[in-house]
Amino acid sequence: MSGLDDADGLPPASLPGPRRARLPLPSAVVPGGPQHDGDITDGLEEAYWSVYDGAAAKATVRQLLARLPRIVRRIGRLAWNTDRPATLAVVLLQLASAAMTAFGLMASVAVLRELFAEGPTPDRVRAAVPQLLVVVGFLATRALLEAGVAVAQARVTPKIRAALETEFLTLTAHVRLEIVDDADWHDEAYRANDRGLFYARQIVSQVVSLAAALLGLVGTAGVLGVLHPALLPLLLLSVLPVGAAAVRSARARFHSFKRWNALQRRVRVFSWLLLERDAAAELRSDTAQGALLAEHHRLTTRIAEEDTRLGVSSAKLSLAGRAVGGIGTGTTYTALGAMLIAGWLPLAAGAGAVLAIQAAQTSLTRLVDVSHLVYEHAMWVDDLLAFQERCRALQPRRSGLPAPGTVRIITLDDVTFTYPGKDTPALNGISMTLHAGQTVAFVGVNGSGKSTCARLLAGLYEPQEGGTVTWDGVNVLDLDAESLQARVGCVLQDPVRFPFSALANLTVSRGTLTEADPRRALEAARASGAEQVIAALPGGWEALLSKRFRGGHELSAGQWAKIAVARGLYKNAPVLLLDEPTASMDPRAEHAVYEAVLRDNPRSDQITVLISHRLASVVPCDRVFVFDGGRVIESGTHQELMNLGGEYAAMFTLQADGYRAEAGETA
Ligand SMILES: Nc1ncnc2c1ncn2[C@@H]1O[C@H](COP(=O)(O)OP(=O)(O)OP(=O)(O)O)[C@@H](O)[C@H]1O
Repeated sequence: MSGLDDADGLPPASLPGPRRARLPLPSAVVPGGPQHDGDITDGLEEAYWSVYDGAAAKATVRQLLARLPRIVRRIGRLAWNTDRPATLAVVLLQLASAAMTAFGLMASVAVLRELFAEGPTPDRVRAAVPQLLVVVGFLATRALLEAGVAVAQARVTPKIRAALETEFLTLTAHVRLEIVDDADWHDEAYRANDRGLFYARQIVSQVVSLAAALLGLVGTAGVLGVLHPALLPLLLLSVLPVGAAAVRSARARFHSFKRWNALQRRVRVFSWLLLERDAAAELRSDTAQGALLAEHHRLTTRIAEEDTRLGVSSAKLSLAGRAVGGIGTGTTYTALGAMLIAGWLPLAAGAGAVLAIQAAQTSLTRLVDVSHLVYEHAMWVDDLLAFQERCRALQPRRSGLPAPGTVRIITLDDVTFTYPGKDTPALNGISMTLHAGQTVAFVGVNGSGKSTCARLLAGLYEPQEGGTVTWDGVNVLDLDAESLQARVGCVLQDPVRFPFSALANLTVSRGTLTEADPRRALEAARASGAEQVIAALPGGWEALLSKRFRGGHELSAGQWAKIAVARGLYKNAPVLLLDEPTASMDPRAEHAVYEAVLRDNPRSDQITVLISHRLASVVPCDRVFVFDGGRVIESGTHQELMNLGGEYAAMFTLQADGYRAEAGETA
């Protein structure tokens, strides 16, 4: 398919006119990327993978707190739907573990009470031993419970990721083809795949950590409340400065990470170009390695500087945080001392309160850190889930009516089709009738709509604006879309080079990689010329057609084209579309394919559509449709069109003259 739209009806023999837009001379300094003194992350800011980076740093604490419950519910629901027992285990074990922490603290207070009691020291220590054993018991139980949480979490997390990935691929692999052509959809799909699925894996454990930190905080608050209600405001006094310092430091880290991440991604572009097999030949022939390495070096130097800057700033922040936290702790302990002096609470309870306040500060710092992570990562997961929801609305028709196994007549009536984002239609009022047993050809200049029309015939696109395609009188919109696609064998331009065995490269057209019809496979390989290609491979049918795998083989473009034709023939469908199948084949191979497909095996039950720029190959076709600007401007047999003396005759004569002139020169 051509990306150029030159459907403005130039006479075939004329040269293209001068371009209207004049291109100015470029500058002598090549802007290969962000410049040395500019912000190196600029060019990447709007890229799909960075839209939510740094979101947690930008959100206010109130926004953060408002969204967290919704996130926890959503992730909880995902986990619940994936593995109920494991999810239940995580919740119950986590709650029990938090209770153990609180009981442990209470038991520690009891130990202190014994130690601070009246009497000789050995007696007090002896009296404290049973309580000490209780503390050990609580701590050991908590360790066991936390191990249980980790095990249950290890069960549920991979399942969530696998379920989301399967769902994502099932939905995206089936959305209608014209949606896939939409660049915005493509960006969203990549973003969801790259980021959403990645963070979906991490977020479960982060939500569990969040819950653990929150429960820890609640537990210690409960212990303090039991010791003395006046200790609760004291807890606030102690944890608020620590919380504020933690929020600041978490935000600074997110800002820096966004920058660092952008640099890393940019450097990866260069590593990829230096490593990638597809770029290797051109890189060497352009002798461009040095230039790319220089850019790589420039970026890695910037990353090293950014790393150092990050390290220094996080050290400063942590010092500032500790200073603020220290002031809070100092104030708390002063107030605690005053309470002890005033006799509000016994010494043991005061010591217990110190332990509880320290535990609460640790839980709070963790809570702040994890909630920032969860907030940001949940945005990616939400993005993935929203994308999946959108894909659900973009699935093909799944009507109950399957397409028939054979077709006598296909009719296109006033068919129009415009690609998403385009203003001009690619097809504009096409009407034609195709009969079983016929071979028809679509010809015309680049961008005239031939491939689009073929894709419409294949059920890959749907007609728009009231146009209809009917199979034996049944509107294709009443047929199940995938069953219709299964009835059309397609050899498209730029066929996919499946990295499978030679045999699987054929069977895939019937929707299987594991089951083959051996006789049909051999017939298809013979008719397409792929027989010699496959026979010459060590391993024959089983040879792996990809250099990416050990023992794999690479084929030339023409050899791949033969495999693609074989794949189309193997499908053995009532409609066969060949979209420039022989463009990269040598002349003999091309001749052999046309002989086999058009002359040797005419099938009375098949409609064959051939798209070709080599007009000699369309001569034997029963009917030729000439496209221009999305319309059919002429149609008839080769002879009728030659007699007409129109566009087809001009194109044909131009090609034939070219050959004759060559032949004359060499004679
Ligand atoms: N996926 C797409 N998205 C947007 N526009 C497209 C897409 N494919 C084709 N077009 C546009 O639709 C018009 C018809 O393209 P089409 O590929 O059908 O032409 P064609 O006759 O097969 O061309 P060629 O001979 O170069 O293969 C062109 O203007 C082209 O730019």
